[in-house]
Amino acid sequence: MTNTQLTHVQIDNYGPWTVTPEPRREVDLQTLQSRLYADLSQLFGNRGGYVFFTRFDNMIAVSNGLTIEDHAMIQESVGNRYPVTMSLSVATGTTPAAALETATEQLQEAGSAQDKSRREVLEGRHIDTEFRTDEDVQIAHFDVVDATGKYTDKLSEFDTFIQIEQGYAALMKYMREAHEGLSFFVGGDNVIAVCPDMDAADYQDVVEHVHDDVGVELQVGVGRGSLAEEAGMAAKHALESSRANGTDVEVDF
Ligand SMILES: Nc1nc2c(ncn2[C@@H]2O[C@H](COP(=O)(O)OP(=O)(O)OP(=O)(O)O)[C@@H](O)[C@H]2O)c(=O)[nH]1
Repeated sequence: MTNTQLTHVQIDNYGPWTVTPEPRREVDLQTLQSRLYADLSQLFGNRGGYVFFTRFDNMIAVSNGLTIEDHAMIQESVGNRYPVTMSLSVATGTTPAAALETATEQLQEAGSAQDKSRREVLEGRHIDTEFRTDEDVQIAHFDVVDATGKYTDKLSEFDTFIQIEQGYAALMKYMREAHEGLSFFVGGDNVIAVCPDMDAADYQDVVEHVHDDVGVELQVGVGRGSLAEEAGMAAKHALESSRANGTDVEVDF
């Protein structure tokens, strides 16, 4: 059974900060956001976690293996080095969507994202070591079949972007609604999904749904592990098998 531990990361009072005392230069905001994402990717990633940038002012981490103390250290490190602070809320659930719902509720109960007095909230609990298993995290790595031949080498970069984003939009919606999985665009033509227990037939159905919906052809590799890093690496190898075998779906368990 999957037991995904997710962390909702939210920059504190960021909206007001971006316009106080007057609107800040957009290039500086873009630099801050991408540096914070890069730092969090290393801070969570060095402990086996994955971070997804979602909206940049809010991010989502798969944090299995990280304790609340690890989170406190990450929060302190960012607070010491950035002009903004961030709140962290950790939760687990029967599905990734359920875990994130709990994490977000904990944060919302602590105060608004634009509340001057709500700073560096650290809520929730991690999974105790004794309860960890190597089936806790299931990750699916989706990729557009021959994106280079069909789009990158044929269309303008913006028209390629539209095709990839439409595939992503259809995928993220269907995964969320039909399976309570959470899908994140990670660059190029790739989407990484954090999933509940799903089997090869479920993934075949997802790939077919996206094709019928928006005409984008996907292939997917799926892996499991006790940490995001292990599940994600197994998923990448499974995706390589799918490329080699010409199949839509390869599941590594
Ligand atoms: N984030 C991330 N991006 C990747 C990964 N693999 C490839 N990409 C990106 O995706 C782009 C397209 O590469 P591929 O998916 O290998 O190319 P393709 O033309 O779709 O060919 P096939 O996948 O073999 O059908 C690359 O230029 C990278 O930007 C990955 O594992 N992670």
